[in-house]
Amino acid sequence: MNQYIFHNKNINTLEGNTTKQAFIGSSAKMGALYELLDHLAKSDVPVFLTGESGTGKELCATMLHEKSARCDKPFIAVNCAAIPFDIFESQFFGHLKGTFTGAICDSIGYARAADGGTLFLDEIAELSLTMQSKLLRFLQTGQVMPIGSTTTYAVNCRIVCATNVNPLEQVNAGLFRSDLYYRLNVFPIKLYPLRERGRDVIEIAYKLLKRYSLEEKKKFQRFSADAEKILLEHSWPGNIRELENVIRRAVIMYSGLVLTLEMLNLDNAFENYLSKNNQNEGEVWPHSVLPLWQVEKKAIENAIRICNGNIQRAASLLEIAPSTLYQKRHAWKFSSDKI
Ligand SMILES: Nc1ncnc2c1ncn2[C@@H]1O[C@H](COP(=O)(O)OP(=O)(O)OP(=O)(O)O)[C@@H](O)[C@H]1O
Repeated sequence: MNQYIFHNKNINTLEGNTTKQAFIGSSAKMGALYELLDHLAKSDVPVFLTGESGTGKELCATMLHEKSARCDKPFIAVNCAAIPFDIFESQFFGHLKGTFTGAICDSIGYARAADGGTLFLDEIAELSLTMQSKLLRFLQTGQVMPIGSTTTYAVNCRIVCATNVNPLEQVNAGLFRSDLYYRLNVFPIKLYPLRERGRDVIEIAYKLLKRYSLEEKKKFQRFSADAEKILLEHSWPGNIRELENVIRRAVIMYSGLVLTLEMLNLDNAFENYLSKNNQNEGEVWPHSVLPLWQVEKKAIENAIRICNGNIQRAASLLEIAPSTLYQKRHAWKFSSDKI
């Protein structure tokens, strides 16, 4: 999915109501972030979010929008890595019907769709240099002209962008325009990795345990002491998204009141579970065959772990383009929602 409009994700509460997803964590680093968001929500300045994958950049963008006076207007999230190069301009600025093959109707494009609200540009570092100059022009003039049209439209939207690579390195490497970078980077916010947030991991893990137990109609109440210890010790290269997947998988696979170390898919605990349950030698237990996307996901997660979260290096190890890696991870977001 390239584009979506939403006002934060709804999740089930224990009371059976739905509520908007919010940040969890009471570490000093998160405290500082909450304070910053309160200040920034009152302003319209562009915000530039950086941080490893899964640290909550998108959630941060939605929280900024929700807290701002723009909250009743659209929040448009655009994944710059997921949109093919040749259709980016028309998707972003819109087009008139019949302008090119496939333009079967008029399209207003993401920028105008975000008018009055917030435009979130995720994976901004993946934007081509051509699109970077078009985006810069839009930011300078506040005007868009759809492809095939001679009319310009004024757009008033707040810009929030995010990347999990170092944007200054991209600028220095000539991959990102410095004038665009400085226009976007009015207020930078760094999202810290989970492993640097102390006991936040336990706090988030408990909330997730309750959420997934409710969803899966399980009765888990707490983690065992050794499970809590491994949650604290694990380096979480995939950050909160990885934590979500680990706990969701464990809740689906097991039952009981206490979620133990063995139930967590960390340090091969999941593989151990599978081999323990493979009683008859030679017979392939159906669950030991993982869907292809999960095998691929494991290979990619391993590469990211080995490269300490550096996506460019992980992609080169895997001999794929960074944009392919981003696209696959984006797709898993929705696959794991379906598990
Ligand atoms: N502090 C937090 N408390 C609870 N949940 C969180 C927190 N931060 C992030 N999440 C959840 O973790 C998941 C990943 O977050 P998000 O998509 O915002 O990360 P991201 O940094 O944008 O990742 P990517 O760079 O891969 O796009 C989401 O389901 C989000 O709701």
